[in-house]
Amino acid sequence: MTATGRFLVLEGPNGVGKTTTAAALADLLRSRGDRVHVTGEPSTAPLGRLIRAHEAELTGRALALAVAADRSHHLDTEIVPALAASATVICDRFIPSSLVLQQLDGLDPREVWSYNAALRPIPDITVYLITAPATIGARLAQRPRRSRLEQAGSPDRELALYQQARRFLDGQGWRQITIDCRDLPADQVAARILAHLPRKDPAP
Ligand SMILES: Nc1ncnc2c1ncn2[C@@H]1O[C@H](COP(=O)(O)OP(=O)(O)O)[C@@H](O)[C@H]1O
Ligand SMILES: Cc1cn([C@H]2C[C@H](O)[C@@H](COP(=O)(O)OP(=O)(O)O)O2)c(=O)[nH]c1=O
Repeated sequence: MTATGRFLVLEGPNGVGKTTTAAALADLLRSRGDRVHVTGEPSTAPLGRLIRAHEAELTGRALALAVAADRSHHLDTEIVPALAASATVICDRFIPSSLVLQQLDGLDPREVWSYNAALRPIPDITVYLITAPATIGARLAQRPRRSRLEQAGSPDRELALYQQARRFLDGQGWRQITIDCRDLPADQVAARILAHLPRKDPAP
């Protein structure tokens, strides 16, 4: 089956605005009559739910492998079918998150990449959201509960690691952009992303 949709990934530190931007972009695309599938990782499949439930005690290499296995299943069972049905898939976190979060968990990013390098398809575009570290810190302080890895990082460190991940994936031929969300409401962030979204392939 030919994939005719577009695969867009949203990345950035916890609290930068990925979930909010995904919803705003989905609204914008739907208002233009596009079919949209919003998803995220870890997935809602059994392995993804297990990862979320056991994030505190599932660590290091075991977590990296579990996340990569969930990602492979997510691609096969959810993302590829949605693309084949001509949807624009908006995915909250993907391989760049692993390069960052698994590094915060003590792994070398080259090892993390080895678990993810064969996964297909790669995104048509990956969008890194950035904003002021103090803004992210203030948002996280409002959250009732923070996961083990949320506590392991800091906004400054995560922002730096995402830019490192971006440089690495630029070298792998990924198409990527960074959007500074400072003083930009979510609907305007969505409009900027839309301006960079590759056009859909014509239906076969
Ligand atoms: N562009 C934006 N402008 C102002 N506030 C935002 C923006 N994007 C997100 N927020 C706010 O920041 C907080 C964290 O956003 P969220 O989408 O949950 O982040 P993430 O999914 O990256 O953890 C929420 O309270 C949300 O309303
Ligand atoms: C996507 C992803 C998640 N995780 C783990 C760490 C997170 O604490 C956990 C849940 O992801 P997270 O994005 O924090 O979930 P939520 O949507 O609930 O905010 O999954 C990784 O370790 N690597 C990854 O690549």
